[in-house]
Amino acid sequence: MKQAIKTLLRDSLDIHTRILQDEDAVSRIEKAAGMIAAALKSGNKVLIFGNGGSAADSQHFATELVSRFQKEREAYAAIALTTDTSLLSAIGNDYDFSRVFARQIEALGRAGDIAFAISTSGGAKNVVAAVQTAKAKGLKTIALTGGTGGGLAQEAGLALIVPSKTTARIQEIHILVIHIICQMIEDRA
Ligand SMILES: O=C(CO)[C@@H](O)[C@H](O)[C@H](O)[C@H](O)COP(=O)(O)O
Ligand SMILES: [Zn+2]
Repeated sequence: MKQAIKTLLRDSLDIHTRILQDEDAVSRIEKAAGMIAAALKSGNKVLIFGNGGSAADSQHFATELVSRFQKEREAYAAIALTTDTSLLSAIGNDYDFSRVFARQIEALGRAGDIAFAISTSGGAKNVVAAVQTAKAKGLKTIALTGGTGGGLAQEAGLALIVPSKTTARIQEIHILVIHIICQMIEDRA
């Protein structure tokens, strides 16, 4: 049991170390934070979406922008597209589950906003479709993904691909990256 726990801790540590040593990955995190900070400063908003654990990450990230992360500052405009069960069920039922985020981007997205997509596989159809809709509407698109990056990494304007095939390990880096972005944004505030 202890060995299994240590193996999991070591696996997570290894991926953290790989990101730490990857200058391109660090630059991508820096660029994502800069894009979001600039959009918020110009009066634009961040629309955040993903499935399962990534839906939870979307809500977590939106909360830290609207409420606060660690510092007193003005409220930032961010919406998680994962929270309204009436909307999600109606779009899923009347259109298709693959449209649950894209339809909300159609309704809420404006040129200059940021679409922030989270999918550990990069293959979630509803996440990829929302990024395609966002691009068509003139939003800037940022993706957190993993594995091969899938269709999401190909579609997004800026993608960070976590070097792992394990959903849980990828998610652990995603929430760390979200916290780093929050810190970078608040440091500029
Ligand atoms: O949190 C977990 C597993 O750690 C799950 O809920 C996981 O997020 C779900 O299976 C998602 O549907 C996976 O989707 P994706 O990350 O591949 O887009
Ligand atoms: Zn999970």
